[in-house]
Amino acid sequence: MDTTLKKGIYTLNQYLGNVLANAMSEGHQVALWRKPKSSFLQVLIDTTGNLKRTPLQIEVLPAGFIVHPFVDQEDKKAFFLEANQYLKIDLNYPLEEQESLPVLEEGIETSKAASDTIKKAIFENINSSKTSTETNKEAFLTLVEKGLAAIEAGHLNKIVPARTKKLKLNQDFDLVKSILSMVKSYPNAFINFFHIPSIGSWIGASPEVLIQTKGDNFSTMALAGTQKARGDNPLKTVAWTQKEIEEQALVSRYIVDCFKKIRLRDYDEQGPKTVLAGNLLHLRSDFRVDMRRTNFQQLGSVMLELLHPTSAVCGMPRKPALDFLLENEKFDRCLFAGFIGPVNIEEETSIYVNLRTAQLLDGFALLYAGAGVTEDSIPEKEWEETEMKCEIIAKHLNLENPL
Ligand SMILES: C=C(O[C@H]1C=CC=C(C(=O)O)[C@@H]1O)C(=O)O
Repeated sequence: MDTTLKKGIYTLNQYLGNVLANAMSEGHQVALWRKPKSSFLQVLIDTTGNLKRTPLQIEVLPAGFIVHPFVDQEDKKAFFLEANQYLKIDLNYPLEEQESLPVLEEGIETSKAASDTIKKAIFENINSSKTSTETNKEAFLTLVEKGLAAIEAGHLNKIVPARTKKLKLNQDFDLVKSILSMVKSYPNAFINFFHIPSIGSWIGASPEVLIQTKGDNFSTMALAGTQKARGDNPLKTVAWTQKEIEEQALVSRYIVDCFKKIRLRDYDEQGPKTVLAGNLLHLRSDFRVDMRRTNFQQLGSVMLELLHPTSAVCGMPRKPALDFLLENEKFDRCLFAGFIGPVNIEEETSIYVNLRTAQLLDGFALLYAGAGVTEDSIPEKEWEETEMKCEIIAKHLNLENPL
């Protein structure tokens, strides 16, 4: 046996692999994340064996991780993983210097063995030929055309059609390697992986906060407009078209309308400014509210209910846009464009829109991506945009046929 293992010194890949393999082989629910600009990798394990569903009153929930599909359930509840076990790794320091980390003494496996155990737990009970299909280009272009026709007819201002892309994983696919590679490549994203045995396993790098609360501070954002980052200083040299500016303004207006609905006038709006997400650029406005000053202590829950699904993933006006998607999109979005994130962990809640994400199936990854369509959209360009969005995750997945 390797002597470093005896001393409890492992590589990050091996440590994390063993933590996940132990939990997942026991049938536990797991969530792992790294917040934007943070050096901490956080992991929670729900050991109760119960699939819990919770109303969206996030302020009263125990520490945990929330997972909500794109489509509201009849009872409006979300899945909830309780933080029965929780650990936090500072990626800036070697593991052996982090005293609060549990030491894995017994039966530590090599990274390869842990990876195989993780894959077994993910692939078990999934039959991807039944659960998933890929959207072909023709079908997506037709959907965009239909959306444009609905906009032209005055039924909608904006619609966000989505598609799937199915890719075969290489036999050597290693979940932890993929996560760590995304952590390194996307410092501004919410890197996440979660595994709920009866629901599925998802991996992603979301650029979009839905709601965040920390102390008395509430924040949300309007993110839209996409183009490839080009050149040495893409943030400085970028130019946005009228189509993209309007597309993002609609998302901002939607947030302001939500504030108006609850008569909240005292908020701070910054932007829009250009931000980098992977190798894509977006336009983003940030909104902040002091919940104490405005006497809105439950603003997190209230806005969660009002915002989802935002016009960044659904369209405007919300109801007809949602109806359009439910009728015309020929696949189930499932958890894509729903929301996910840690709740009441270290007195913070950070819930993100589940974008730039893939569902892990038996030997396959099913990627999901959408694109905001307004009256000036060109269908072919929207397809290319979804390809770029899929690439963000795909290039970290160790595919049988690399992109
Ligand atoms: C729907 C997605 O992105 C949204 C967020 C930012 C920019 C978007 C856009 O430019 O279309 C989308 O509204 C996706 O990544 O699948």
